[in-house]
Amino acid sequence: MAAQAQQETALGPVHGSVPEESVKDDSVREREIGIEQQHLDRVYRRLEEKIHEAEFLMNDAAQRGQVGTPGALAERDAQVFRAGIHLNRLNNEFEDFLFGRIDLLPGKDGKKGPDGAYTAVEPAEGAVREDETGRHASIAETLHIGRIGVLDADYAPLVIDWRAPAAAPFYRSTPVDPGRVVRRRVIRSKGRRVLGVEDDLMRPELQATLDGRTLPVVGDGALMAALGQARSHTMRDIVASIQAEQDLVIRAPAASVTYVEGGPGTGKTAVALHRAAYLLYQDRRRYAGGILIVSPTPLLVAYTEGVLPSLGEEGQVAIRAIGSLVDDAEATLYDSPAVARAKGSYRMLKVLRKAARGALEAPGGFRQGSGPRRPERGSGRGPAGSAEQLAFGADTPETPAGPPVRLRVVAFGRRLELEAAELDRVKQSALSGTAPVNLLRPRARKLLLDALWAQSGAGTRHSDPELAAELRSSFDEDVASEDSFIAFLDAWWPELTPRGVLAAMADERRLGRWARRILNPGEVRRVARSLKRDGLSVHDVAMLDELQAILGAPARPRKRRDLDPLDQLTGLDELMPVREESQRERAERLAQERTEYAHVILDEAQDITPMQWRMVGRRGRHATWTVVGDPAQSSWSDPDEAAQARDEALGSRPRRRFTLTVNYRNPAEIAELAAKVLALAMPGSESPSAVRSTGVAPRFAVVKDTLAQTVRAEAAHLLDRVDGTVGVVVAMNRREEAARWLAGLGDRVVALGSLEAKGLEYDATVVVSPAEIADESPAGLRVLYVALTRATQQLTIVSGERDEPDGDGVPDLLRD
Ligand SMILES: Nc1ncnc2c1ncn2[C@@H]1O[C@H](COP(=O)(O)OP(=O)(O)OP(=O)(O)O)[C@@H](O)[C@H]1O
Repeated sequence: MAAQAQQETALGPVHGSVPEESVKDDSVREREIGIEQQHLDRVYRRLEEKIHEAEFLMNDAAQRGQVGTPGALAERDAQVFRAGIHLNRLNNEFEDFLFGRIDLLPGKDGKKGPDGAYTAVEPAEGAVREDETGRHASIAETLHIGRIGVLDADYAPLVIDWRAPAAAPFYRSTPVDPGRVVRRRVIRSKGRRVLGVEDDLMRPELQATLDGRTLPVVGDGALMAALGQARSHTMRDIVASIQAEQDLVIRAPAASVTYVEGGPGTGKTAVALHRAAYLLYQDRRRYAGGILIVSPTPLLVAYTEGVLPSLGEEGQVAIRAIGSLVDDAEATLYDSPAVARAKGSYRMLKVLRKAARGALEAPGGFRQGSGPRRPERGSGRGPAGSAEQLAFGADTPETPAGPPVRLRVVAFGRRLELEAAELDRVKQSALSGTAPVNLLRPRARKLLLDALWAQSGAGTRHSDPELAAELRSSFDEDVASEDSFIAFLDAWWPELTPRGVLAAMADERRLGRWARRILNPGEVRRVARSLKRDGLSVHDVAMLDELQAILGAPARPRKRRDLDPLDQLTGLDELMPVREESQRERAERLAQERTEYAHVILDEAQDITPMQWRMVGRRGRHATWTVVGDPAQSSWSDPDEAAQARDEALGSRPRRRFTLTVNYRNPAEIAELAAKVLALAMPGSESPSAVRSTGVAPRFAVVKDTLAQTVRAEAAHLLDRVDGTVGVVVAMNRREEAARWLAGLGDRVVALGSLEAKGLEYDATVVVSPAEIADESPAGLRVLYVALTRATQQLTIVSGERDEPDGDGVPDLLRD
């Protein structure tokens, strides 16, 4: 067996021991594969029967529909629905449909624990017999584990769903705490063919028999087999080799916040994805509200999004990059560290609040949706009405529109006029309300009408309050229906959109006013400049979301239905709702409803800025949470501020904390090198222990002719040495040139910026200039730590002059 595989986890060795002789015996292996093949054949025969049953049900249902009674129709619909789901699942040809087996001693599992697993799984008394030749036992029960459960015609389990309590011992059993499990087997299959088996012996001290024959043990253990496989551009599920400490997290009850920490490669992302599948299985109704998985980058979304479908789950789960959480917005740009710091911190919240109100009062105003951004509804809406009635600044794309400075209307045969000072007073009074700005518009309208009414003097004409009220109401109706008034209101109190306000902030002078004493002048200049670019950054998206909350969805005027004369006659119109939802309102409402989820899983949580915590928090106000991260990999410069934001988002919900301790990704040789940077980045923190070693030390190269040539040659060298992927990690400002350096080397190699490497992994990586990556930002050392921990097999470091390499090419930052 692979000696380096014996790695202790919190719950014991990662996998059990395997006797040397049976590993080598091919005939034993073939026989065991044959046994599993027979079982798989039985499973598929049963699945075929079930598919026929489902098809029969569908046909039967279709015929029922022709009967036509309401009861028959409802029954048909329910039947078609159930049969359709069933067919869908069965027709889904999973690779490794059946992947596990446990052979158990006699005994009974205890009660179901809070995490759905059985407690007290000790063998029955007398299960183990002792004599002078050793300790003996017979296998009493064999369970097969798969992606979904399958029962035979007598309802006996042929395959147990991996998420069912009965499957927990497959994951939880270790040689230190084996429970009833003697042998754990991982079965590798493709389609209907069994390709191989890998066994872990949980009770090596026992001489166990199955049906009177010695229990054979085959292979090097499933975990090593899984870890040794070449990596592709997409993540695989780990359902066949989940380890005990990971299983505890996956099955943790979802009552509150499950907090998972662990170093690079400890399986945090894998565990988070499997947890989503587990939660859906446990309580599908509860999670009908959806599970949201938030990833740091679109690259990580693309890398991981195949895992849930492979586990048979996708419909209810949304995997979104943090830069795509707002509908219609997709971040494509990166901000410099200084700009990111300003945009992501709590300080920006204050600026946005001022900007939202300031955008209305802005002398000179602004055109919503102008500039590079895509205009939204309501944006760029210019004032209507005649120039005589409305006086406001020029409205051309070159010169920003100003708010109107005078309102003129004709009411009760009199010309009424509100001048700039009066308009300003009304606006300030309306803005003193605390509601979101767009929702204050009706209040502003009412205050305008009050001011005009006062000026008209009509209020003094009648002393009878009833007559006065009637007069006032017809005054309001007259004025408010005048085109000039409507156009004035649209221009003077426009419906603000988040993109419009963000575009307004691109004006440095204006931003300077709104950010006075909050951002320093350098920050104002840089933030304004960054907002002028074509496209959005990941931090802009959190700002848009915040603005949406500050501005509020505008109140829509109630639309009266055209009255049906018959309804009027019968009085039916009184009973009917006056207001009909328009298409747009409905779409908006549904979009809003979708932004709240029943469970939120946040991956790489250590990078979430305060503004992003607020954005994600809004999507999980009533949710349970799984928060996954590693402080040592944080690229955010102010962890204390982020912790405060996190606590606000999660509120007072109780938290359960788990720590994953074993690094399944990096061989020990790479993990040791990365640990040197960790010691600099976060002195005193522990790195996870690597589960295996390859005997291949990291390679150090120095620039010979040009950086481009050196990196290209090193990447080509690694492509020759590994079967799978090679990632070349460079400082963010070199991303584009690095892609050019690698042109023509094929699609197994990719160039990526340091911040993009988060969460990803490659068979081999080239890390280009540790010093450049470390100097990029205040969190640069932690970003370098991320870059160094991406390889599953080989790592090459390329040093430039700035890295001050020694005679062996080892850069300053990686020396002892
Ligand atoms: N139990 C396991 N069996 C097989 N492979 C595993 C297991 N646990 C983790 N892995 C593999 O280890 C690698 C690292 O896992 P993952 O990306 O989930 O780690 P992580 O903790 O999220 O890492 P990082 O913090 O660096 O993003 C993946 O290839 C994953 O499939």
